[in-house]
Amino acid sequence: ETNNGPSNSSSIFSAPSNSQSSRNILSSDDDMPRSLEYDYYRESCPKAEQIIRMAVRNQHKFRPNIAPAFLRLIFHDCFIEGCDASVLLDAIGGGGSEKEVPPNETLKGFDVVDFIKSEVEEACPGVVSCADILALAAREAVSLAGGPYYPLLTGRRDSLLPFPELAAYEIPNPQDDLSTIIASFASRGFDEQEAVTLLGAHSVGMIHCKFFANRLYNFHNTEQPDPSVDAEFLNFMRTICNNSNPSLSTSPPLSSPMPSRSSPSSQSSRGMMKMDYEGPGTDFGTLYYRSLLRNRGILFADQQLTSGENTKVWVTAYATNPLLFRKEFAMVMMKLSNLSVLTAPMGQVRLHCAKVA
Ligand code: HEM
Ligand SMILES: [Ca+2]
Repeated sequence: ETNNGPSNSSSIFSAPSNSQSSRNILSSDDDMPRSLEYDYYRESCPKAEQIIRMAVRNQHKFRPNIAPAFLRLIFHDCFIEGCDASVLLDAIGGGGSEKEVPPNETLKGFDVVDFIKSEVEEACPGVVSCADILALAAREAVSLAGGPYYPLLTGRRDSLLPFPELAAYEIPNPQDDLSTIIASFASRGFDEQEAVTLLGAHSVGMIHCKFFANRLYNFHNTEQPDPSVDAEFLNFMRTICNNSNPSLSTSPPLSSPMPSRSSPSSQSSRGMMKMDYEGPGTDFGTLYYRSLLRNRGILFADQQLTSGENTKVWVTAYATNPLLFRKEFAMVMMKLSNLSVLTAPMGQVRLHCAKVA
């Protein structure tokens, strides 16, 4: 089934796929890594994309939080040695896994990936890579979360090992400042606009208070909150995270709960805050950028996007132009999904996503 995506367009299909830019189509060398292809499994597993799509949609009915979980998973996979499903691997031998390093401790959705993989294995054993499953599932997740649908090439292969040290140091940190964020994205080929666009993923999902608790009371040992936080919003975040901050001697004031549309208690569960704390917007992404313009970003890193001239231009553009954001988000997700992919004869197709074959 190929009629689900936007129509063909050469610009859409020319998304870069770093590892094979030097491929020579006249070469007879079979060791030359292949390119990703449109509908790579059309002969080997024609139902693969449909199985993945239906599995994600079915799971989403009773676990809507798998949409943000998959969106975050593909980011954490592709940022570390490319989109090779390295993030899914259990520890091998004495080495660790990416899953267990601090930036990845709260990743979710591994069980659902395993479930999807088992359904695909039933249809076509040993054919469809975990890296493709992750990319296709994330695309479905974006669409289920109200975001755009984008075409994807397939034919990714899975890594032979996890990269826990890289994951520990190279996944962006919520306390990073703008120049650190820009440098991290630039080293993977994303410019400032694309970094701003990708952060729009923070329109959906949940954030544990521990990732922004330092902004609430004692920012950088000043014994003051982060001065860049809107005062009313500061109260709101404190209220939500109060229960999870036992070190407090006095409770923060509960006056002016905000936003008025919902009570703080409905916004938190076990020390977490909803990223769409103002309720789901009608336009995917717009509320995230609007809240940044009002100094209501949840993470320090989020709010940093308004501190640079270039990045602020894009925050403002996306806050006011939902269609522009949809288009740019689709493009940047395609680029993210193609980052340093492994293709045959490199890598392998795992039989279980957590174990090398
Ligand atoms: C500077 C870059 C980034 C930083 C510092 C960052 C940090 C974080 C943190 C701390 C959380 C909360 C995790 C938790 O509480 O369990 C989070 C959640 C999330 N992040 Fe990011 N992130 C960044 C970029 C991205 C990008 C580029 C994407 C995807 C394209 C993304 C997608 C998500 C999603 C969807 C969630 C919600 C996950 C869920 O609810 O399960 N993030 N991020
Ligand atoms: Ca990876």
